[in-house]
Amino acid sequence: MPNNGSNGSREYEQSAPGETSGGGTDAEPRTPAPPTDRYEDLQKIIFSQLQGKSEDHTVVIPPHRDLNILRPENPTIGEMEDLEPSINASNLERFQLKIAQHELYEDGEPLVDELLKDMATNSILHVEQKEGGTQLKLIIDYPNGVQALFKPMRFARDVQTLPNHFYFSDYERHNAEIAAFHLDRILGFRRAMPVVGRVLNMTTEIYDVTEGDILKTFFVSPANNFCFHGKCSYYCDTGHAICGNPDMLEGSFAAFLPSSDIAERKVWRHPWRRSYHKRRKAQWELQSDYCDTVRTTPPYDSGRRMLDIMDMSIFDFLSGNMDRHHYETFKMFGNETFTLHLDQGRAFGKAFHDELSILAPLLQCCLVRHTTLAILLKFHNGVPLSKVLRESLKLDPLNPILWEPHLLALDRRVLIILDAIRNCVNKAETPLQNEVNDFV
Ligand SMILES: Nc1ncnc2c1ncn2[C@@H]1O[C@H](COP(=O)(O)OP(=O)(O)OP(=O)(O)O)[C@@H](O)[C@H]1O
Ligand SMILES: [Mn+2]
Repeated sequence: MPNNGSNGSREYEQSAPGETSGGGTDAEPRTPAPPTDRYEDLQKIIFSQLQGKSEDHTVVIPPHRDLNILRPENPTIGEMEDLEPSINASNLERFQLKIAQHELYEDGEPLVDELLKDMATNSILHVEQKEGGTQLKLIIDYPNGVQALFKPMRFARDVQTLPNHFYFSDYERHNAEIAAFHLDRILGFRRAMPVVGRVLNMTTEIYDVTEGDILKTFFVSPANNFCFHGKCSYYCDTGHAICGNPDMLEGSFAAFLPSSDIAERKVWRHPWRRSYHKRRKAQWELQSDYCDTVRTTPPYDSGRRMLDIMDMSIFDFLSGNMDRHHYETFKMFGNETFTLHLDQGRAFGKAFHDELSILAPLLQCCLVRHTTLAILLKFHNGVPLSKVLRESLKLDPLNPILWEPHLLALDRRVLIILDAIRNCVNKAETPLQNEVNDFV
């Protein structure tokens, strides 16, 4: 049964102007009331920046100070490496060579849909378990060198994170990967690789095309379903097997990143990483001026990186992803490049709970891109984010992808973010109240 958040629900849509809603408490989703508060104060900042005013705003960074908008240069991996797609190049190869310094793909890039179609329909030639991950993942080989990263379905859409599970012991959800790709695209970030859903025949599309130790982990369950558990450090045993119905299995297929021969990635420790320990706290939870430490340390002291961390915090808060321990960038682009949104498997776990600590970077630094604020305002005052995402997810073969309460949670969370930004703006205008309003 879903946890319906009986301990202290809040009506975020009725929060008073200037008051940050929530505090990590649970909230019941309900059909959002028409927005009575249109955040005209924040809209004013957006409009004045578009007219070239409010240029030195300390909270909302205007487009002409944002390298993601300015993009004095935006070379692609193909250009950097002097590589052209071969004549018979797959859509994936073309896509990979077009990955640019400031985004994975351009707005409206037709290769994305082509790639989703390929991964959802092309024949599967070979399957093997991905080494090194904590939870089971498979590498899928298609014809023409195309590869995808597969995460299996374990539970129905309405099963939420187990109440006694920490974020680090939560199961990964295939539908969270699919939904997060669509959400990232809708928010205009384009920092998540394309992901699509597909139903596999476990016999012909996994068992028959794999080899090695994984084969020894297949079995038929008491309910007569075909199951396997693979080998990994978390949930790879008979008690946590992945089972088909009876041998059909849903999963998410993420387009493969370019190999490290072509585009090496740098792995960064996330400054607001959680402790990954059941009793210990992280530095950012203890130190009130933690953001000052981060924002004066390279690469967070200049360029786009800090703004990307803010975007990631907003993206993760909307989707409820508490598992952002590291993030990656493409080495060839140096520090002035976007942060990849990889590994969203633990998002969309708690539909009735808004985890405010995920917003800690934004709450502690009081910084946001003009373009990100503008898009949040657009959803709040126009077509709600839940509706846009619901429509987008209809394109996936496994639709419905998200349980309805997860969609409704998005509109509630947009409001919480807007309230947080408003608080920041008010604080910046009346600095004496800083101490009183500090959240963490
Ligand atoms: N689309 C992709 N193509 C190729 N490699 C990928 C892709 N997505 C993720 N990876 C790589 O696989 C690694 C593991 O993926 P992911 O983080 O989803 O698994 P995980 O088991 O949750 O790992 P961890 O426990 O370290 O978080 C990532 O750190 C990344 O380097
Ligand atoms: Mn992970």
